[in-house]
Amino acid sequence: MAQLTKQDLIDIRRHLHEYPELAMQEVQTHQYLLAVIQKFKQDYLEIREVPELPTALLVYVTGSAPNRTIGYRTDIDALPVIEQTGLPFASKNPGIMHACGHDIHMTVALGVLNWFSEHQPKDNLVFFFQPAEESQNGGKVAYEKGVFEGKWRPDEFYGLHDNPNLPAGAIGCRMGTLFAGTTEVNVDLIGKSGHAAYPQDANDMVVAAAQFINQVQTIVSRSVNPIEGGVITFGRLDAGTIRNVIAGKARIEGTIRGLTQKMIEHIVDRLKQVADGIATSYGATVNIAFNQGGYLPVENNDSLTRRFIAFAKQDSQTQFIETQPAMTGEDFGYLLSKIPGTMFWLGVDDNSALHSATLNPKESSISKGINSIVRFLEYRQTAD
Ligand SMILES: CC(=O)N[C@@H](CCC[C@H](N)C(=O)O)C(=O)O
Repeated sequence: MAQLTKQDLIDIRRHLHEYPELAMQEVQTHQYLLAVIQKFKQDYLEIREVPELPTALLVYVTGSAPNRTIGYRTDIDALPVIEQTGLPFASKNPGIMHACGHDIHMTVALGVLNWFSEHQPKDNLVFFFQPAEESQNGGKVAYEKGVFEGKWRPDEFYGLHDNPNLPAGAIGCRMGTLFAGTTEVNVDLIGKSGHAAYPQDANDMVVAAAQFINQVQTIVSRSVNPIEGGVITFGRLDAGTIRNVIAGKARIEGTIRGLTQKMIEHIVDRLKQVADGIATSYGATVNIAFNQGGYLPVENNDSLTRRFIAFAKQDSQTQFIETQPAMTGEDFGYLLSKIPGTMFWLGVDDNSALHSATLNPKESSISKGINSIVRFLEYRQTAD
């Protein structure tokens, strides 16, 4: 296959969009990516499957006179969201949607890889098609399983996330922290079920859960420095079976966000205190569990990011926008804690937010993004 055309790229993106898969279940996605890459000119490419992480895929591009190995990562998983875009290429996998734009991410990565399969780079390149960004921290799992050992370890790592608030194809970035660190929180409240008519004989966990959620709302408003900020969102609440049985159990699932580890730890401590208080005042057992996994704050490396931003500002074909830190999370934060690099935004100009059932990124962002990234990687290879 020669250079992919704009239409090829749109066809690829639409196929990926039609068949989204959840974290660690990206079997068809993996097969499709492999089939596309196998059609590229193979002269400089080495494709690597990873038995310990079967839906991951790596591709090594051998440079002509390498000074370094540059990594480029894309995530490949989707979300449990029921698509409501009405698009002709809407998800065919019920209840699953590329509502975070990873279909765009993958297509851009394929476009960049396709370019370098036709135009041998000077430096070596490693492309990492990563499972499980939305949950189960695929980046951390890959690192811990030794995926980046030997020649597969990049000296520096780059990756993007799409951004509906930026113009299609624009590149957004900043020095320092780009994304928050996140920690999942699960709360189990255990009381006593009973007849709706006899509350005095039961211990109602719907009431306790409601009180817990309300009290937690004061953590960010009263215990967090407003200049630093933080987020606690409970996206799931499960309690009871029917209107006339008092619920003896409730389960609350949420996510905590902060731009520093210190802030995340502070919020975790306050949540534990609120949970203890609810346990005491309601005579309930309240078990609270936290899991950060690999979702560390995304810290851009100083010198690499300064160079990246300098390139993007002066490149006549790149529209650069300096952005604020965002409270979205990304397990690329873990990889950047091990390997220096830069995460940046790719604008996809849409009225719907990330994770929304109507997200519809502008497809013109794909070829613009590929062009800027190829130009950056070529520029990077001429520098020290
Ligand atoms: C870009 C994006 O939306 N990432 C996700 C990452 C999820 C992190 C983790 N599972 C959690 O919810 O804490 C996000 O929700 O920001």
